[in-house]
Amino acid sequence: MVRFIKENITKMLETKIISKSEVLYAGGDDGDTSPATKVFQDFQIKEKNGGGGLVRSWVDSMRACSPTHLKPFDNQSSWIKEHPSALNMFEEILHESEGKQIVMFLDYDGTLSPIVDDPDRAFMSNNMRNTVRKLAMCFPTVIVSGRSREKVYSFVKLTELYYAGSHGMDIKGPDQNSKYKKKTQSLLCQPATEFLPVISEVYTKLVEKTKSVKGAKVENNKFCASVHFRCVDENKWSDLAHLVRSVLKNYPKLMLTQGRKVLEIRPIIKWDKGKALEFLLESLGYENCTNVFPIYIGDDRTDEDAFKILRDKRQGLGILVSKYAKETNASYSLQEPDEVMDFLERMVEWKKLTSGE
Ligand SMILES: O=P(O)(O)OC[C@H]1O[C@H](O[C@H]2O[C@H](CO)[C@@H](O)[C@H](O)[C@H]2O)[C@H](O)[C@@H](O)[C@@H]1O
Repeated sequence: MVRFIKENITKMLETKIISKSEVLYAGGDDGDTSPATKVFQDFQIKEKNGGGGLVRSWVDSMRACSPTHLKPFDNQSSWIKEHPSALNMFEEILHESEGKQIVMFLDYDGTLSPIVDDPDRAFMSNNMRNTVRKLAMCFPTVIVSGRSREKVYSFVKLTELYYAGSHGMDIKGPDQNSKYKKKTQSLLCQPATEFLPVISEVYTKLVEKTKSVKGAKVENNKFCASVHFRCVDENKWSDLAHLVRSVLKNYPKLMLTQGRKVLEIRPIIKWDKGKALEFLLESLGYENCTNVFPIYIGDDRTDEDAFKILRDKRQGLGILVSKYAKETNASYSLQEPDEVMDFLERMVEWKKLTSGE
């Protein structure tokens, strides 16, 4: 079992699907000396010390990414020069995409809808929905989310889109109305079905274990689960992280990544939003194509996998939604969902003008 996990982590590190800092938890030891050993030694040391170090590193990492610890950039800072506003650079972006088929990839939370305290009430505005509807008439459009596909669909409510839920582990094409719909079946890919029972089990245990922590919320995202820290007093974050660890230490086939005030429990498989992007481009018939231009817009650490693929392939571009300077593989930035909407509207207007509609 432990060898299986190490091999998977090793593969993920080698193929740069994950970086060392992204692997926050895994269990066990069998004396293996694979490239993942160092990561495991860190885990073991932290685990042997009662997991205190492990929990501290999760909490520190989450704290470091929270707005109270990040500084908004000013327009002169080097960060904004390196990741200029996609609105200010609109003409340059169009120039880069000239003669190529644009494919749009949109994260949901923090990109199409503002971040709110209650994850069940992260609604998208009607204006944003109309914009995304128009966008999908102009370009193949995919929603990529950490949420379950069903849940994100219940917020977006547009049948003409592709949806990649559970961080890309559940991909489905449009049912109707899309000129980009492939003739093949609409359910495209579910690479983690064998993990459904274990995710369901761990979700139930996490709900039970964390119910004593005021404000904690566990969300079942079908192929993964989220433990929300947003409404928990910051002084209690360590307690909550300890509870999460106490459940997860019994599940060595699961790993933990981090989002915005959330810990995400996922299967250890070679799959993420970047892989989903590659898979979708292939499904749309753009495999090995030089004339495709994917634009991926997202706000979260999990979106970095997709930004990195685009950067490494020198194909299309990534746009980070953030008011704060953050380490990112995205090329451009937008500050908030309202700016995302402006950017998407401009894409639609430009497409209408150039196609003479
Ligand atoms: O990939 P995404 O669509 O960005 O999903 C990532 C997580 O988003 C949601 O959590 C985040 O948004 C919540 C609502 O605004 C907020 O309360 C929470 O603090 C954020 O982390 C979603 O609830 C998670 O399940 C997703 O994994």
